Amino acid sequence: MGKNITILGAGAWGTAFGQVAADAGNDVMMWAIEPEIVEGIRDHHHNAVRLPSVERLPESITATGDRKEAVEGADIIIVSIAAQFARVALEEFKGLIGSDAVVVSLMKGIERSTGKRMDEVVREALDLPANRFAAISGPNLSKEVAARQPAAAVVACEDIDAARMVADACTNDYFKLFVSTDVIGVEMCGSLKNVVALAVGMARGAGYGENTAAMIETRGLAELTALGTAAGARSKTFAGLAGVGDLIATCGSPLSRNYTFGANLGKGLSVEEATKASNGVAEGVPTTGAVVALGKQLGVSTPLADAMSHVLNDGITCDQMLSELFEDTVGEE
Ligand SMILES: NC(=O)C1=CN([C@@H]2O[C@H](COP(=O)(O)OP(=O)(O)OC[C@H]3O[C@@H](n4cnc5c(N)ncnc54)[C@H](OP(=O)(O)O)[C@@H]3O)[C@@H](O)[C@H]2O)C=CC1
Ligand SMILES: O=C(CO)COP(=O)(O)O
Repeated sequence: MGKNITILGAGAWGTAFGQVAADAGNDVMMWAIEPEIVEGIRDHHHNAVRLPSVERLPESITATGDRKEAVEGADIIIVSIAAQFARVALEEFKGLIGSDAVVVSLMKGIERSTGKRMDEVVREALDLPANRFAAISGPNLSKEVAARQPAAAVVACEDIDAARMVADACTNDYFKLFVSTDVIGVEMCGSLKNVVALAVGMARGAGYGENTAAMIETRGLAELTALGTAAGARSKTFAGLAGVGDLIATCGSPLSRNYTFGANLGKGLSVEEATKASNGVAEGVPTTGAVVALGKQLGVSTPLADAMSHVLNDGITCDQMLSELFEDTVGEE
């Protein structure tokens, strides 16, 4: 039997995932702040602001702007809000969420002001135990999933039964969820690959080809694996869908906002101009500084994040960014 699933945040991914959940046989309630988005989804089954490519969302999706109505009776509550605003948005839901509901994050970012992952932010904001929090991450460009192209992701929860419950509820004939207990790994993969995508996009925008892209992706994977394992993640996770899988998708597609943001920088746009041109949140931008700080805290060297932070804060060029990826002396791989 289908479940009651609530999605907080009707952005591109929240809306596409709402369709995934509806196609899996669930009743879906979307919550959004903007009345225009609520009315569009509720009355016309269309999100013209964030996901116009889907002409008509399934009939089993509706929407509200009322927080209590949004989460009342929900078995699963899925959070898909821009990471830097997740804490402040979720604090408004504290006390409204049922005591058995599992809360799932789709977000891929690190909170800049605290350096915390989204599992930490969501659990703190909602006062949620670990067995009721799950993270979903994988190669999931929203427009492709919204077009019902085959895709997969990982759902991680410390309680594997809760992860299985979410996977069972949200798997359908084109979207498959694998389970894991490595919440830290899945969170680190999703957040850190965005920084790598900025760098790859920048190199592509500057005119470089496959070798340069592969070099950045591979060094980026080494960096995010080192940082992730130092934070407590399992290294195996980085070789899976949430790690290598998402790196391939995000670093290889102009559908990625992070890749596109980087490409615009590589073409010569300023950070301000690239921000204006971005079609949705590029989480790698605020996350870059958080990764640099996390590296210092954990004693892990983060040359790629350091170089990208020099791009974002000091305006260094693509060639300078690339040269900063390597030390002056010969290193071991
Ligand atoms: N798009 C994709 O392909 C994928 C995205 N993700 C991740 O999912 C998360 C959401 O991405 P996506 O939906 O694409 O992003 P969008 O930019 O399309 O939407 C961002 C969402 O955050 C909401 N938001 C922003 N500020 C606030 C606030 N102060 N209070 C409440 N809500 C707020 C927006 O609401 P409003 O519309 O009202 O401004 C909107 O719903 C990100 O962390 C992203 O990395 C993960 C996998 C795939
Ligand atoms: O995470 C994504 C694909 O898995 C989407 O990437 P962007 O946020 O860069 O669009």
